[in-house]
Amino acid sequence: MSAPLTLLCEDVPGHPDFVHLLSLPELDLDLRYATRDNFVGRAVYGGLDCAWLRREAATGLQQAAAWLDARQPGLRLRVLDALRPQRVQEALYQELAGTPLAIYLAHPERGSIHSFGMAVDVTLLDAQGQELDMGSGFDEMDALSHPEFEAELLAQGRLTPAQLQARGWLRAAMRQAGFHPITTEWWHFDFGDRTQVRAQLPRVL
Ligand SMILES: C[C@@H](N)C(=O)N[C@H](C)C(=O)O
Ligand SMILES: [Zn+2]
Repeated sequence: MSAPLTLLCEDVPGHPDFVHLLSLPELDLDLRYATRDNFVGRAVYGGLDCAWLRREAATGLQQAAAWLDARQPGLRLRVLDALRPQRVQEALYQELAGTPLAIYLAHPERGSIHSFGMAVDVTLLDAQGQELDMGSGFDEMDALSHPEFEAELLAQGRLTPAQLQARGWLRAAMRQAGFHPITTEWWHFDFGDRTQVRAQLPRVL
């Protein structure tokens, strides 16, 4: 029997394929779309609990945290977004639709990997709990945030070696745990094969 193609966000709690991120003490959580501290300027989860990931992605995040702790003690992962139900992706997309900034969001028809509980937005905290300087902020929709331009931005003096080193630690930790970065956002990582995720896993509505 094939897996159901959709799942209501309200049915995620207690679902065996999902893990609540508060059950993983090695992670710091600051889900920005649950607050007004995001590019929309208002809370967009609408009261939904979005601190969930599919079990395989959650295990990957734990592996990334352990890898980091072994190499850079004191550095921690801060999760900025995890499961993002389809209705939230649609609300975010509406904010940018028809503008050049729409490239920074997956089109809701195609679906964000976040909506399958298989993507995370993450940054790093230092031993004092301060976010590392990554050269641009979360959801700063600008060339400065694009990993694809980092070498050029460094040569131009628009990113510093320390900022690139911080991004490098984040990317190395996530990659070795099975996450894949994207070219336009240093903070975004998809777990596993995106094509398979879209074809085989239920989208959370
Ligand atoms: C908007 C940004 N935080 C994000 O997650 N973008 C990716 C590409 C997405 O929409 O899946
Ligand atoms: Zn993301």
